[in-house]
Amino acid sequence: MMPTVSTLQQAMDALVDRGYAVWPGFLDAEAVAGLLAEARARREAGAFHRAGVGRANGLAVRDQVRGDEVLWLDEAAEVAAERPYWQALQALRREINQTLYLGLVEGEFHYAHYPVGTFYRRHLDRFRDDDARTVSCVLYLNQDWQDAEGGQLRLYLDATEESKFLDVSPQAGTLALFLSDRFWHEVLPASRERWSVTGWMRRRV
Ligand SMILES: O=C(O)CCC(=O)C(=O)O
Ligand SMILES: [Fe+2]
Repeated sequence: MMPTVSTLQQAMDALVDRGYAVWPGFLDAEAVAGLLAEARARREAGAFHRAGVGRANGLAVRDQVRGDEVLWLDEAAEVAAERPYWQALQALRREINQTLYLGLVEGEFHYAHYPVGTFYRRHLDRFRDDDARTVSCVLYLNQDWQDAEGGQLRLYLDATEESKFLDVSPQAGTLALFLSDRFWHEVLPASRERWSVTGWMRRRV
């Protein structure tokens, strides 16, 4: 059984105890459907671009590493469909700051679309030249996802032991939350397109 949480307090306890939390129902079905429709419309309008690997000068598109397409969110744009997401995230950040004293001041968030068969190889969400990313949070937008469709987030629970991992199903409304500098993870290929909003809460450095 996957250990899951259902309240903000439980999520904080899990984050303190284990460094990660899986929260089904973080966002309700209507809000998730709104985000998915928004993401689809913007992708159809050509606003998504292939995600790169690395940063700035080192940025490159590498199919063997990751195959997703992304669109960065702009909180200031006040898109109606994104409002419930921002509200839930703000409450989460406030609580994390009060509980873990991480001093999270800002964030960066993008929609992600994984076409059928694409993946994101095992990695850590920290760049060599930027250690501000502190908490990774991925919200999934896929209705009725079946395990057999693949596409799990594989979270490695021990950096030195590859056999110890937790597979998170990218189910609509589920939020996966983990400390960015501690957990290696990967996205497994899926037989169905896979949608999400991925974010990083950042601390001041
Ligand atoms: O979509 C996921 O489950 C994880 C995505 C991810 O690891 C990333 O974008 O850095
Ligand atoms: Fe990641």
